[in-house]
Amino acid sequence: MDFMTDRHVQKYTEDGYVVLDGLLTPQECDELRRRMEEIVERMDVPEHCRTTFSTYHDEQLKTQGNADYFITSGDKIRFFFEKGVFDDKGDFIIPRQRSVNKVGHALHAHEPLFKKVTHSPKIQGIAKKLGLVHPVILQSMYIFKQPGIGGEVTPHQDATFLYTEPLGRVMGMWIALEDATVSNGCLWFIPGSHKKSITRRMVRTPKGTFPLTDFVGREQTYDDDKFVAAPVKQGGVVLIHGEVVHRSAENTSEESRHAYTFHIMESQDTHWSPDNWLQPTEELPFPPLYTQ
Ligand SMILES: O=C(O)CCC(=O)C(=O)O
Ligand SMILES: [Fe+2]
Repeated sequence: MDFMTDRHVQKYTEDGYVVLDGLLTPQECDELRRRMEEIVERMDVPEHCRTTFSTYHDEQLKTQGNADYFITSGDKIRFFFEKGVFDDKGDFIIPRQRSVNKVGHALHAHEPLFKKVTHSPKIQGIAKKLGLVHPVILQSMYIFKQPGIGGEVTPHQDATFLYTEPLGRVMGMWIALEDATVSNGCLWFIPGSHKKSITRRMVRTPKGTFPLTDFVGREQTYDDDKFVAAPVKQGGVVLIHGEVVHRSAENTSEESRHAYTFHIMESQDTHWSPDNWLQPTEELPFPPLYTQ
């Protein structure tokens, strides 16, 4: 039987998301977690995190450093931190393993274990089941949602950041490497919200100007009680339609909530916006999903 059933497809089509259990075994999840632990152990803390800011000018340099670091991260493995984890000398005030908010955006290209999961037969099977002809991988992230300090992700649609014409070509695959529950910050969705369009886009600003990105339009406000929790067991995957509204709460519990998530796009007859922050590069054109 297919890993993704007709019932799952129906649910995805109706709600804009669906949870599939058992994509990975607990051992496979632990292997990915261990690898990430090594990566974080060996990371060089980026320069802009280590600079202290004492003047307005310093602060501006830091903000600029931050923005540069983000916008050039599409084909690299880079580190993004929770707030308040460095002292004013740029040293960690909490253990480094607890400091990282996420790592992105090209684990799928540079890290063999993550690459293998991304191109695994079950993932390819999901894309085939959904009828995707030439899916490509846009980006990947490891999200930590650290115990006690893991910040919230405010309501958004992924197409705000990954815009295509037409819409409806982007999908996230969010893999729980640990149980994701209502108490440690699982995802929440507004079922059916993918049927409306988007109201906000993140775009690159003209070359040589700052900030490097800006928003066009505004995120709507959503009723809290429209959101439905999507808890997932370790090893399960949540398929996220590019236009479905979702969020996650801060993690005030003692349990971390690690996830590996990546986005794919049906590239056939799709125009990838040159205004998106994320652009394919010479080093890393968007790799096809149906390889390896
Ligand atoms: O992991 C989270 O809390 C948010 C992830 C997300 O928004 C996504 O993968 O599109
Ligand atoms: Fe998202």
